[in-house]
Amino acid sequence: MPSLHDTTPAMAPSYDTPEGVDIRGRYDPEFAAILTRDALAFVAGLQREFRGPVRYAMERRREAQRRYDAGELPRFDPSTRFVREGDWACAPVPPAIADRTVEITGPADPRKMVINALNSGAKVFMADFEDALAPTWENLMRGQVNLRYAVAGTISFRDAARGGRVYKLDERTAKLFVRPRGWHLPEAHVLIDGEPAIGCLVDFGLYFFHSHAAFRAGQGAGFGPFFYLPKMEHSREARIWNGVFERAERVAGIERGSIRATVLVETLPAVFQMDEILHELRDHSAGLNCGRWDYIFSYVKTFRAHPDRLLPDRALVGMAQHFMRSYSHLLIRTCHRRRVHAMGGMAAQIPIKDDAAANEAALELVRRDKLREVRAGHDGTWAAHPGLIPAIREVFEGHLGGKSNQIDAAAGGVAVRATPELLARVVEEEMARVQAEVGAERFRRGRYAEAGRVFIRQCVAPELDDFLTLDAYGLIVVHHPRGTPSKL
Ligand SMILES: CC(=O)SCCNC(=O)CCNC(=O)[C@H](O)C(C)(C)COP(=O)(O)OP(=O)(O)OC[C@H]1O[C@@H](n2cnc3c(N)ncnc32)[C@H](O)[C@@H]1OP(=O)(O)O
Ligand SMILES: O=CC(=O)O
Ligand SMILES: [Mg+2]
Repeated sequence: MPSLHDTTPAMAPSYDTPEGVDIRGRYDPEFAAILTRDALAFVAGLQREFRGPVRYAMERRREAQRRYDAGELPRFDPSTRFVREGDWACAPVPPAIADRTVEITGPADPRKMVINALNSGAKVFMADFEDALAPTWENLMRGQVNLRYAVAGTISFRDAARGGRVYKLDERTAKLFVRPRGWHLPEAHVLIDGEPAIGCLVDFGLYFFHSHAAFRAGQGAGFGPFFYLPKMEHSREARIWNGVFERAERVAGIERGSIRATVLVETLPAVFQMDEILHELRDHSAGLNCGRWDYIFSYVKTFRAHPDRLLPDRALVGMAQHFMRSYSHLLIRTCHRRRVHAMGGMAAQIPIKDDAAANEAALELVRRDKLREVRAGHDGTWAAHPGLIPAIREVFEGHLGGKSNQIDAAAGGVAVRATPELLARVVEEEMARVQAEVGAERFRRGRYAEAGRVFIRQCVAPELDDFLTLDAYGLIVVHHPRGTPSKL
């Protein structure tokens, strides 16, 4: 206790940090409840184990870009063909997130928006530390505080600007997914061994440390927490995330495969790595998402030295364009083959206040965009604003007819794998049907069986013949040596 005459200046409060960790951000008692010594030690452990692989992955990104600048195009990696062609599936979808038809996105702060998003009627809320949040110290730390209260179910907010209206959680809320920053962003306010921490490990680590137990006991029904992973360019980056998840599960003493994550396929190089990304995360996967806006940006950036790849004005680059449609169809096919959700992306429109006609026009664009997505096979999609949720739900629920998703649908060639054996069986069945229809005699004279064999041969030939008739011609040639008259 300082005496009345003590002239020593009072010590400013500061964070209690473990060895090698230094916090440079403003002190706040609420933040201190997040930045505990144990939580920081957990984050430091992640940083120390994964900083080498992350540095290497970032260098490989730069090296790939140098190759694209020299004229190379992104492509499927021949060395991972066995992954693309192999028959494997991701771990079964946790029941708590089987239905993801509408997901709302928004920043992890302000608190009012977090509560509104959780109460919005969406199936999932993706709380964002990435695209939707400027990564200032205050935003990030308030976001962490909000999420902790949200998972605990105690989050509330009194809005003075709204006459003291109190916001708190409804009985039923959206399931929480958290999107940490991309691998590229440092966190300059947290130094570990003298260097800035990797931003996403801070976001992931603090949230996981404080909320995994409450999340699994509540929202996740035995699974979780759930994440969205942004801006990856290669499956080696997914491998790092998988390592992060395994370490977190080990440290927390929870089952391997509890944590689940949806990867945003939002860079051009990642489009050629979808199977590989899912394979790396197969015990922790919750599917893929078409992050269309970053994807367009990545296309422009990847092809910056390719004048023949210049895109037109942004407004003209929509999901109906051929290259965008191909990207979403490949994502859907890949996800369903691996038994996980194929999530759609963000329509740019939000409700327009005070102009009913413009508002209806915007809503109509959203409806059309979402109808295209659900017809193509997407299992769910994003809304940026609560006002869009009823219209999007109507489109998705109307199309799904009571099912939670389309993972089991034949859409995208998912349930059936085309093989030469399957083809032979189908042709045999068809031949039996034709024979029953035309009768045995006509079947023999019509040479249907030979036609079936030609058809199969043409279908499975490594190289397509120029013309079907070249192959079939040999079957109709009848030689009459030295012009003997025909007996026919
Ligand atoms: C490329 C990508 O990554 S897309 C994903 C990242 N981007 C996003 O997630 C954008 C999310 N959306 C938003 O941030 C907001 O909707 C904005 C900024 C576009 C518009 O927000 P506002 O100007 O507040 O909209 P508006 O005034 O119409 O809000 C009406 C109410 O809806 C709430 N609201 C609006 N958007 C959201 C949201 N995404 N989540 C939760 N609540 C929301 C507001 O809090 C407000 O609540 P109140 O009536 O209780 O005060
Ligand atoms: O994160 C989403 C996107 O479209 O970018
Ligand atoms: Mg994005």
